[in-house]
Amino acid sequence: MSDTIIGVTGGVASGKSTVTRLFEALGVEVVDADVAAREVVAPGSDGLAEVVTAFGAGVLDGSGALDRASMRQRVFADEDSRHRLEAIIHPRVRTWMQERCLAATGPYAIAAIPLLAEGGGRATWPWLARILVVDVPEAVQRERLMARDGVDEALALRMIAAQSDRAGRLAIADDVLVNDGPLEALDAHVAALDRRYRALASV
Ligand SMILES: CC(C)(COP(=O)(O)OP(=O)(O)OC[C@H]1O[C@@H](n2cnc3c(N)ncnc32)[C@H](O)[C@@H]1O)[C@@H](O)C(=O)NCCC(=O)NCCS
Ligand SMILES: Nc1ncnc2c1ncn2[C@@H]1O[C@H](COP(=O)(O)OP(=O)(O)OP(=O)(O)O)[C@@H](O)[C@H]1O
Repeated sequence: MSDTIIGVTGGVASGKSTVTRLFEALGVEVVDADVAAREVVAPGSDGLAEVVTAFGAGVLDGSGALDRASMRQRVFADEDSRHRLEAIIHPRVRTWMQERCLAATGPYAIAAIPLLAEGGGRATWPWLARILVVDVPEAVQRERLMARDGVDEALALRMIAAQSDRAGRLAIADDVLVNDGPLEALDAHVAALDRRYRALASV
């Protein structure tokens, strides 16, 4: 493992990927739990087989892959379905993330974990050196989610409500990046954090 792994989290559409892309541009390796969550239910995986056992073959699209748009509608309308899907996906995501972070190179690496606060925080991810929270007001999340993904307001609100609130995320933060300003402001924030993390990794 890169000795120093920084966990990055934030609510849906808060700007996590935008932020982690800027770290990548500075040469930092990023390991992403959203990618993990796709890989562990890829066609042919035992994860997908378990999802089909739990939910039925109706969750597959014409090509035999998980129909993500319809699953999204389903799990954010029904908490029990969401918890059943999480019980299949989350343990696999944790294993995948730890393996990839172990293999990461560079002075430090970033583990992008959207549901870090919901999933037990530092206790579940004890190998994180620091936790960086990308923080925005819920109204900004809602607007960005609707604009980026074309979801309607009702689904956007349900997705936000399915996650920890701002206070819950801030409670696990070592560092906070407030992302309610212009995109151009992010470069300087990320560069400052990168300097701190490089210094932390070198001691
Ligand atoms: C429901 C699914 C199929 C929808 O897929 P889709 O491609 O539309 O979304 P994607 O996976 O890119 O997730 C986008 C964002 O939605 C939010 N989100 C996803 N799953 C959850 C959840 N179970 N609870 C709360 N928020 C969630 C996160 O902010 C995530 O970053 C998918 O999100 C999923 O498999 N969710 C369960 C696994 C999970 O918890 N993934 C989150 C990262 S570990
Ligand atoms: N400071 C900003 N100003 C304006 N738009 C922004 C800003 N930061 C991010 N965005 C936009 O908001 C949307 C959400 O950002 P991004 O995809 O990085 O969020 P995310 O937290 O990774 O999302 P998810 O939780 O769905 O993975 C994108 O369309 C992005 O371009």
